[in-house]
Amino acid sequence: MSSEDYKRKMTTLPPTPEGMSKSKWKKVWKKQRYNIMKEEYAQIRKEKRKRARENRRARIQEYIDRGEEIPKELKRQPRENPNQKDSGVNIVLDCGFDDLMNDREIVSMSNQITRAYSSNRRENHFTHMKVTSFGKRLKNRFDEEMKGCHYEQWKNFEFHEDDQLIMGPDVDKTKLVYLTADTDDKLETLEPGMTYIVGGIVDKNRHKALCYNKAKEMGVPAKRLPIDEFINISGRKVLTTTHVVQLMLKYFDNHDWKEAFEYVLPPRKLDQENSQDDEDDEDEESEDGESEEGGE
Ligand SMILES: C[S@@+](CC[C@H](N)C(=O)[O-])C[C@H]1O[C@@H](n2cnc3c(N)ncnc32)[C@H](O)[C@@H]1O
Repeated sequence: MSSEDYKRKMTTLPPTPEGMSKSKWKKVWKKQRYNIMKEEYAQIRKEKRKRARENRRARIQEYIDRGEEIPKELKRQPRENPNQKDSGVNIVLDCGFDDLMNDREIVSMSNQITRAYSSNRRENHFTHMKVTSFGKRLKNRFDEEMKGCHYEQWKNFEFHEDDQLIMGPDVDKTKLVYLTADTDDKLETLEPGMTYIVGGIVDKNRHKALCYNKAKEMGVPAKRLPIDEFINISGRKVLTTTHVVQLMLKYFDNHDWKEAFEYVLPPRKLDQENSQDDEDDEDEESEDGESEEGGE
């Protein structure tokens, strides 16, 4: 079968089984199709990573052949930074939104968690990271499809199935801040001893002000990153969970948000003309194979 025929076959809804409504069948078929194509996507991602690796090696070789220094962006940071300092800050990735994500978004979220872990090992400062409400499909993905990453042993990274760390009766709410793009209240600094909560959700902002409302219900302050103040970013200012974590980690270097934004956000995001919603890139990011970082 040609790839065109295959594509057509996979996008054409087969006849509705007897006794099932068309809308129900559409949902069932979508799920079946996802499972069928999952392996193919994995193969495509693998090839994409291989091409990217080869491309990078070829570019490095060109610099070596010319006797020039290899540019910073082509150099790979070591996976672990032996000189890391403790920032004294806790970051909670609140993953209590499993039901609000589709399967693809769950994959993206799991990849974002592995990237957060990698960054927390690589940067000059580490934080104490905790994933709360880690259950359902997200946990299942780590337990089944990402078995090899041994997440239970990650350093400075804990997984909690419940939300007692942020919702429990003994929690000191004065030490919590919920980060959200949906407030005018600006986060000025990151203070040791504080816990900053980041929503662990990929939703293309379908669920407006979700974390802002959760913060209000919890009775903890909601704050936004100081994006406008430092970066000429247009459009919505909703960033991915990983970018928010990486920005915080980079901030500790010189307590300089501008520097952190310029280091972490891709140039296209900083370009006023071409800026897009950060979340538009999430699928792309999740397919970049960065999840392999977690497989250590
Ligand atoms: C993809 S966003 C989730 C968007 C979701 N619709 C919501 O209502 O929060 C992932 C998380 O990153 C954090 N975040 C994203 N952009 C932010 C910003 N500009 N300032 C502070 N936190 C932000 C929030 O914690 C957010 O829950």
